Amino acid sequence: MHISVIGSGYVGTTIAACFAELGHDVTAIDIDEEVVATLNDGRAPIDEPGLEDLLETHVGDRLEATTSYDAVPESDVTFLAIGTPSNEDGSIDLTALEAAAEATGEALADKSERHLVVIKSTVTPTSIENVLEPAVKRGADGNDNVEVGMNPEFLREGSAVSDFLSPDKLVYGTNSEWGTERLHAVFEPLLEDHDADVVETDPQTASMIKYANNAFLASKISLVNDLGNVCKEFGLDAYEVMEAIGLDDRISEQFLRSGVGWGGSCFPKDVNAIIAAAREAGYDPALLEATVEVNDQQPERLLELLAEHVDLEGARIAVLGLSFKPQTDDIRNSRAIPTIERLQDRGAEIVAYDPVAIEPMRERFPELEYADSAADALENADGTVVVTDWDEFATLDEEFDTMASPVVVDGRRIIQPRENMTYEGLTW
Ligand SMILES: NC(=O)C1=CN([C@@H]2O[C@H](COP(=O)(O)OP(=O)(O)OC[C@H]3O[C@@H](n4cnc5c(N)ncnc54)[C@H](O)[C@@H]3O)[C@@H](O)[C@H]2O)C=CC1
Ligand SMILES: O=C(O)[C@H]1O[C@H](OP(=O)(O)OP(=O)(O)OC[C@H]2O[C@@H](n3ccc(=O)[nH]c3=O)[C@H](O)[C@@H]2O)[C@H](O)[C@@H](O)[C@@H]1O
Repeated sequence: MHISVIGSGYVGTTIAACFAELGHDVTAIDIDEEVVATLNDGRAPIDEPGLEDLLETHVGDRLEATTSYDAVPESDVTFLAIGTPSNEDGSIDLTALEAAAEATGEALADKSERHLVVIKSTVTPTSIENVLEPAVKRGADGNDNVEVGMNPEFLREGSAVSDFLSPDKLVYGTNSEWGTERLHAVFEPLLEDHDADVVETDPQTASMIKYANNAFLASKISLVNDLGNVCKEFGLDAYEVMEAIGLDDRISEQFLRSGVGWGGSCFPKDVNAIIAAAREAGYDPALLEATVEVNDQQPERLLELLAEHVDLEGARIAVLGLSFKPQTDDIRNSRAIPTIERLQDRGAEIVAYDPVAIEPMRERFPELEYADSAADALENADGTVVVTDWDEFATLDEEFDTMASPVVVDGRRIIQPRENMTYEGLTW
């Protein structure tokens, strides 16, 4: 098959490279000339394990990138993987996706065969019917051969390629049998080698499945954090408790790590977007609101623990870990951001370190001091907070001896406590 993929960000680049790996011919389309040039060079515009290898293999052969939509009508199916950020009130901002949907429609105005346009972006349940399908149709000047479907994506940053190539499930949201068959044809090569459940449904339900998935996972972590805070009050270890409850198949052992909370480009915006959509529809989702509230309070709890041991005004505090999770340089909604802001409010002098995310954080906080290593950050610090569970922090040991006062508040259960260290776990 020939597949066109509109948008070459985290999702678009990953799926374009993976579709080529599955044997399809792929045209990746992006408005950003630099992104297109990078891709055509066989390089990845984002940092993802395994992605560059796929691009090196397939660019110039089964995969090419361009800024032009000309390949859209020549392809058999088009995936839209454009960002859906938040408006100020938390609701979904469809501006960029709507523009891309309309441009895709325009490219298909004269197509005489049926063509499936698949929304890969995360969108609220009414977005397709009310905004995106009309945009495609408007662009296509009412061409009835163009149909819109939904195929939500569940990959995680840091393991995007392997997640995409070995999914638990595939969700096909279409309005016709033909649309479902089209999606089957796209994913058939994947399903030949990999056993995944396939859910066939309508586009609106497919959209809701994506939000329910993310809201459930974010709520699971917030519940674990809430219970973890209770454990801490009783002097108990939340990790021991969660390990035990994770033995129950109904709960499962995954996503039970308590600490400073969830960040990233998706959980925060998606939970807020579905809350805003529900409110607009007339329902206040109380539990989802609490999910956000618990998450928002964790950085503050981290600093309260630190303040029990260090007078923060004028103290030198090392912040270890800046990315929203390990294996990525992505700092979007990283818990390091509220942690740094609250340390600044309390008058602390901050020295920050991350193995890969210093440059993006320097853009956000140019005034901070950044260290070249965790060891440098710890030297002469009056205390440290750990925000990201990078493996290298687990091996820190004698480095803590160089601190002016060895107070460690661990937000991710990654540090090995040692003698002469004042160690506090956030939920243990
Ligand atoms: N990042 C992730 O791990 C996941 C993201 N998603 C969803 O996928 C969607 C895309 O997210 P990301 O890939 O992270 O976004 P991104 O912001 O990394 O990439 C979007 C790309 O679209 C391009 N673009 C914007 N307007 C365009 C247009 N009119 N024509 C062509 N290209 C255009 C931009 O230049 C950019 O390269 C979002 O809805 C997100 O919620 C879903 C699952 C995982
Ligand atoms: O829609 C999306 O974009 C994606 O959002 C998440 O993926 P991602 O944000 O890349 O990363 P996760 O591994 O889910 O971690 C999210 C946040 O939760 C935190 N987390 C995760 C697990 C846990 O047990 N505890 C915990 O605090 C992580 O530190 C991180 O800040 C989902 O896991 C993906 O399925 C989804 O496709």
